[in-house]
Amino acid sequence: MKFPGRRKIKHYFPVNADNRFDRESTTFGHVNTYICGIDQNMVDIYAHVDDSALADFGLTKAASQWVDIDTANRLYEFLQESGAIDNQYAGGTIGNTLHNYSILADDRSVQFGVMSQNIRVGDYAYGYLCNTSSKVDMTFLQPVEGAIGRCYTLITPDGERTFGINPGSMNDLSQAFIPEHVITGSSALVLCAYTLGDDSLPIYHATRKAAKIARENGIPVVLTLGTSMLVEKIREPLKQFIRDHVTLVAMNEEEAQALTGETDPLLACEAILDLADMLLLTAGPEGLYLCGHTETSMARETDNPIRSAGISDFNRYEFSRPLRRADCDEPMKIYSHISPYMGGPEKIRNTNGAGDGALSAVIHDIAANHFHREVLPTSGKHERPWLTYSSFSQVCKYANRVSYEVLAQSSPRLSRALPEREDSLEESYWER
Ligand SMILES: Nc1ncnc2c1ncn2[C@@H]1O[C@H](COP(=O)(O)OP(=O)(O)O)[C@@H](O)[C@H]1O
Ligand SMILES: Nc1nc2c(ncn2[C@@H]2O[C@H](COP(=O)(O)O)[C@@H](O)[C@H]2O)c(=O)[nH]1
Repeated sequence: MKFPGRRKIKHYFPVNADNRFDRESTTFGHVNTYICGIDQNMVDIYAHVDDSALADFGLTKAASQWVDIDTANRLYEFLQESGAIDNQYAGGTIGNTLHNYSILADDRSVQFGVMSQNIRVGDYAYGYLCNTSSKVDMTFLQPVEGAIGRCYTLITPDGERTFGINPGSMNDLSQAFIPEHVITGSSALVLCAYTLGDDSLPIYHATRKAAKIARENGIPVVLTLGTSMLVEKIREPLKQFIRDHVTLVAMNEEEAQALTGETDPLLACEAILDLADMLLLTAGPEGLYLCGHTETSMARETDNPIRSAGISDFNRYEFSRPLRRADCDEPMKIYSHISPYMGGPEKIRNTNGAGDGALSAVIHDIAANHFHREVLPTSGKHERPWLTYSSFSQVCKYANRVSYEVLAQSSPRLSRALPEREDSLEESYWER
C-alpha cells in the first residue's frame, strides 16, 4: 500500500518519502490489504462519429445501451471502413476503478466477473488482460465459453459519449463465484448500478449476494450509478438498494438529478445523504462534491473561505472526517466542493473515466484508513470508526487531482500513478 502520507497544505496525493506513518508501520508490522469489486468485463472500442451514425444504428445519444450481435458486427465494419476507430482499451466502470486504485495505491484489488476460457493472442479478452494492472487479482474470475463484452464508445463532435454494448457473456457471473472470505477480508466492495438493471441476469444476483455479505460484515460498500437513463429506469429499487446496503454512492450531476429530482447539486447531495452515509458527485467542468456525516461535537471548521450556494455556508465543516450515520450520536451533514484541478488540462480529448478516477482516489483513502487501523489500532486516528483517513476537504483535493490525470492521460485507465512532486504547482495552482 502506497500510503496517502505526508500532506502539503494545498495539495494532496500519495507521497511516501520520509513519512511518519512509514516509520511507525516498520516498527509495528505490515498487513496485506485489498479492495474487491464486481464488473461486467468489457473492452472499450473508441471511435469518433457524427450524430447520423448514432441514428443509423438506432443508438440513443449519451446513453449506455445494449446492441445485438448483428448490430455490433455491422457497427464494427462501419467504423473500420470509415477509419473512425481511435483505440481499444480494457473498460467497464468497476474494472477501471479497480485498476486505477491498484495503480494509485500500489495495492491489490480483486476483480469478480467473467473471462473467456479460451483466449487467443489479439482477441478482446487478451486485450483486456494485457491492459490491466498486474496488481488486479483475476484468480476469482468465472471462466465462460463465450466472449467478454464489447463497448463501442462513440464520441460525437460535441464531445458527448454514447455507449453501445454487445454484452457477450459478461452478465453470466454466478453467485458461486463470489467467495465470502474475499469480501469479508477486504477494505471495500465496489459495485455499479449497471449490474442491478435486470433481475433476470445471474450478475444481478451475484451483486446482491456480495452486497449482503459486505453489509453484514461491516465492509464499506461503494456503488457508482452508471448513467441517468439507467437510474430513471430502476429509481425506486435502486434507492432501496442504496438504503439497505450502500456506504458511499458515486454519480455525476445527471445521475443525481435522475435519483432525486433535484437540479441543484447541493440539494441533490442533501437528499442523497438520507439514503447513503457518504457521496461523491462529479460535475464535469464545475468540479466535484464530497459529502457525508460526522459527529456534531467533533465537526472541524475549515480554514478556506466559507461558501454558499443551494445550502448556506455549506463547506463550513469540510475539515471533518466522515462517519457512518449510524455511528454518530448526533449526525451532522457535511459538504465539500472543489473546482477542477488547474481548471482542467489545456486539451481534453474525451472525459471517459474521469468520474471513475475520482472514485478510485476516494476508495484509496478509505483503504488507507483500514490499513492504518489494522497496523496501528490504538492510534488516536481511530478513536471513532471513521470511514476515511483524511478530511472531506483533503479527499476532495486528491479525487480532483486524479480526475485531472485521467483527462491528461486521455484514458479511463491510468498508465502511471501521480507524480511524487507537482512541478511548479505553487505558482500556478490557484491563479488559473
Ligand atoms: N471539461 C472539464 N474541464 C475540467 N475538468 C473536468 C472537465 N470534465 C471533467 N472534469 C474533471 O473530471 C471530474 C469528473 O468528470 P465528470 O464528467 O463529472 O465525470 P463522469 O465521467 O463520471 O461524468 C470532474 O469532477 C472534474 O474534476
Ligand atoms: N460495467 C459497465 N460499464 C460500462 C457500461 N457502459 C459504459 N461502461 C464503462 O464506463 C466507463 C466510462 O465511465 P465514466 O465514469 O466516464 O462514465 C467506460 O470505460 C465503459 O467501459 C455498462 O453498461 N456496464
